[in-house]
Amino acid sequence: MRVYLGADHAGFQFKNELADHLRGLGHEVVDVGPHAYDAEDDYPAFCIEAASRVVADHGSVGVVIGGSGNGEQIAANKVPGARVALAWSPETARLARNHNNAQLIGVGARMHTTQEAIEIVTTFLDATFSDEQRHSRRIGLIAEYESTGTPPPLPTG
Ligand SMILES: O=C(CO)[C@H](O)[C@H](O)COP(=O)(O)O
Repeated sequence: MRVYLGADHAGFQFKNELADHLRGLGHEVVDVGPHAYDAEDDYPAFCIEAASRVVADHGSVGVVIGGSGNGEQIAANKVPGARVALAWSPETARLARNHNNAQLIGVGARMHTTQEAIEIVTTFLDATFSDEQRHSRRIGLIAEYESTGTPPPLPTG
């Protein structure tokens, strides 16, 4: 599987460890940066780049990594077509794929041990979309709003 990684200084070390681990598992890793540690860097450029590449590369996935993963997820979700979930446990990582068909997850490197964070990512990579109609319908409603700007109608009653 091709896996795009983006981070900031808070996720830099974990990103590099994760890249080595995923390559060891046979994945093709594309590290969009940062490629050097800079304690003052800003996550949006790296996360938007990672998400843009994933959206353009159907079937690929991505991981954006920071201290909490929150801002990284927010930035990556601004890329049209990107579905980015904050994964903070193996179960939320699995559901990100199973229910939300997320192509990327945000991970907070300051929130987990390296081993825990690796398990979160590998659970995400191993999971698949359920293809259940209700999940597809909900994803479709979000996509429709993204493309038209018109929100889905609120149910009446
Ligand atoms: O998680 C993050 C954004 O959601 C960033 O990694 C975090 O805010 C960086 O913090 P600092 O600049 O204080 O190291």
